[in-house]
Amino acid sequence: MQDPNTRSPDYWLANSELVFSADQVTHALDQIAQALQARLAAQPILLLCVMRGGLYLAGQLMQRLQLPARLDYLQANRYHGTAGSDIVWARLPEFDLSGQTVVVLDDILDEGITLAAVVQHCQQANAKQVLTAVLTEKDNGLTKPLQADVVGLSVPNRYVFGCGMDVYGWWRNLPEIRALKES
Ligand SMILES: O=P(O)(O)OC[C@H]1O[C@H](OP(=O)(O)OP(=O)(O)O)[C@H](O)[C@@H]1O
Ligand code: HPA
Repeated sequence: MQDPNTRSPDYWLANSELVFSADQVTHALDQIAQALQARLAAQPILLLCVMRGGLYLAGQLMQRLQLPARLDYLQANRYHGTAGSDIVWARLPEFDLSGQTVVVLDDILDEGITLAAVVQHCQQANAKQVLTAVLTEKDNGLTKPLQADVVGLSVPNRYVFGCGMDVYGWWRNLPEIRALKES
C-alpha cells in the first residue's frame, strides 16, 4: 500500500465525501460566536488557540466576537496521520493565565484528550474561568474526559478534514468539512 504521506492533496478530496458545506460551517461559526457572546457579555477574555487545528476557528471568531479580547496560542500535537498518540507540547501560552477568563478554541473534540489536557493546564495556571469552544465534536460513542462548553457541529465517527483539520497535513484551508471514505 502507498505511504499516505506521499499522496497528493487531490487524492484526499477524491477519496472523501462532503459532511458539511461551507454555508453550514458559516452558520455554525455564527452560532458559536453568539453562544460565547451570550455567556461572556462584554467581559475581557484571552482567546487561547490550540494550534494548529484551532487556527481556523480562532480567525473566524475574531471577526465575530464583539468584546475585548487578547490572543495567545499553544501547540499540542497528538495525531500522526489519522492515529492518536501521546500529547507532545510544542508550545505553551506566553501570557500569564492567572486570574484570566480563558476561551480555549480548537477544531475538533475527538477522544477529548487534548482539550482535557489544555483545560487542566489553564486551571493549574490559575485561570479565573476556562470556557471551551470547538468547531466540531466527533460522535464516536466514547465516554470523554470532558464536554466542550460550545460545540458547533457534530461530525460522524470517521476521519474528517477541512476548516482547520488536516488530512496528512493538507486541506486545513478547505471551507467545508469532508470525511474520508471508508475503505
Ligand atoms: O480529542 P482528541 O482525540 O485529543 O483529538 C483532538 C485534537 O487532535 C487534533 O490535533 P493534532 O494533534 O492532530 O494537531 P493539529 O492541531 O496540528 O492537527 C485536533 O486539532 C485536536 O487538538
Ligand atoms: O477526525 C479528525 N480529523 C482531523 N484531525 C483530528 N484530530 C482528531 N480527530 C481528527
